[in-house]
Parts: sequence; C-alpha cells; structure tokens
Amino acid sequence: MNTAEVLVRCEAAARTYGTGANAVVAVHGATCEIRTGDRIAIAGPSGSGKSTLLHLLAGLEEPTTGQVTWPGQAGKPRPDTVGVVFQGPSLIPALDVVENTALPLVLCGQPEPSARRRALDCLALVAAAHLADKLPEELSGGQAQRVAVARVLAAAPRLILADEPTGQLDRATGRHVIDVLLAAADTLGAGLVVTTHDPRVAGRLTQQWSMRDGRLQPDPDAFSPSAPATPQGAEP
Ligand SMILES: Nc1ncnc2c1ncn2[C@@H]1O[C@H](COP(=O)(O)OP(=O)(O)OP(=O)(O)O)[C@@H](O)[C@H]1O
Repeated sequence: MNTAEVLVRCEAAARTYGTGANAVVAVHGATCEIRTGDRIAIAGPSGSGKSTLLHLLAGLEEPTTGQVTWPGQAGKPRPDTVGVVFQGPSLIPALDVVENTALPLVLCGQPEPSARRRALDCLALVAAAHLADKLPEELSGGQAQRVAVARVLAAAPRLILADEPTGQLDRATGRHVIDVLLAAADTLGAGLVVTTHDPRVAGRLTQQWSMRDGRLQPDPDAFSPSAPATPQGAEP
C-alpha cells in the first residue's frame, strides 16, 4: 500500500476549449493521483494536452467535466502549495528578477525583506543571482526559464509542476535545472511532475506517463525510441 500523501487527485477530469464545431478536447477524462515523493515525466506530441493537464493539476483551469481536488486543502491551491514552472514567458514585465521571484511569497503574506532574501537564495540555486536587478525583457529565454524555476522554489510548494523546464536550455544547464528541481523536491518532501520531449530528462525521473490526443496513461515506454515521435527539444 502506498502511504505517501496524495497532493492532487484527478477523477475523470476533462477540459474542452471552444464549443460546437470549434470544440477541442484538450484532455479526455484524466484519472490520476500525485503523491509526495512522486517523480513523474510526461511525454506527448505537441498539442496532446500536457500543458492543459498541468493547468488542471494546478487549479489554474477548471475541468469541463470530472473533478480535480487537493486533499487536505480548502479550495484552490496557493503558490506555496502548488508551484508551476510555465512553458512560455511568465515573468511580470514591470518587476525585476528578484521582485518576480519574491512575488509568490509576498502574495502569500511574507514580509518583503525576507521574501527578497529567500528569492536571492533560490536565484543562486539556478545560477541566476547575478540577474537579480534585470528586467524580464533583458533576459534570454533560458535565463527567464531559470528565473521561473527559482520563483517556484522560493514558494516551497508541496507539488512542483514543470512544463518543459529545460526546453530553452543547453544540455549542461538543463541537467543542472533538473538536479535543482529534484533536490528541491527531496528537501520539500514534494511531488514533482515534468513534461518533456527529452528521454534524458525523463530518465532522471522514476515514473513515465504519456499523453496522446488528450489521453493520459502510465507508460514505461513513453520515451523509448519506438514510442510515437515527439519533437526533440534542447538537451539537458
Ligand atoms: N486557451 C486555449 N484555447 C483553445 N484551445 C486551446 C487552448 N489551450 C490549448 N488549446 C488546444 O488544446 C490542445 C492541447 O494543448 P496543450 O497546450 O495542452 O498541448 P501540449 O501537449 O502542452 O503542447 P506543446 O507540447 O506544444 O506545449 C491543442 O489542440 C491546443 O490547440
């Protein structure tokens, strides 16, 4: 029996965008549980619903049918319970890097000076402390991605959801970011879910799932060479 704590539970959770002839079913009835200690990689072709699934798990999108619940929590999760490393640009343009990184803590009520100190520590973990005073527009895509990882770590969530967190990183930096995410998940006693196209990233995690046309399933062969083709991103 698995005694680890369930952090999020999806019961036949589906998400459809649009209506009628324009409806797109991004996620079909996903059923899963994610627990403390889970280290899950999700593979799937572009457009198969991986980001939508992470948004459902984070409470950022409502399922059209079915349900998503966070046992032990009232209502939606906060940034200090579920943290998301988004795939695209997610930093607030008017805030500098340290302010962006500290923001989830400040929103959760932490005084600004201690939030800034924690933000700087987390920026250092992803080798981005030297970027603290920069604005998002001054960052490369890879630097912004590392700051987005630091922002999630700063909030010390119990569940970390990372959407292609190495997609814009070179191999060595990508490997380092996965090291940091795994170490943070261990330290926090958290669950970690990473979407990726890269077998090397998936190989660092202990469970492999796949999304195909919006359908989620455990799939130990999701990243094997014979799996349906997925574009290869930058390599960690
Ligand atoms: N806000 C939206 N409005 C309408 N359709 C959407 C929206 N977001 C996603 N979709 C559609 O839902 C489907 C799943 O998209 P999603 O971004 O979840 O896929 P993905 O597997 O994460 O893709 P990628 O690997 O390219 O990031 C796609 O057909 C997409 O066009």
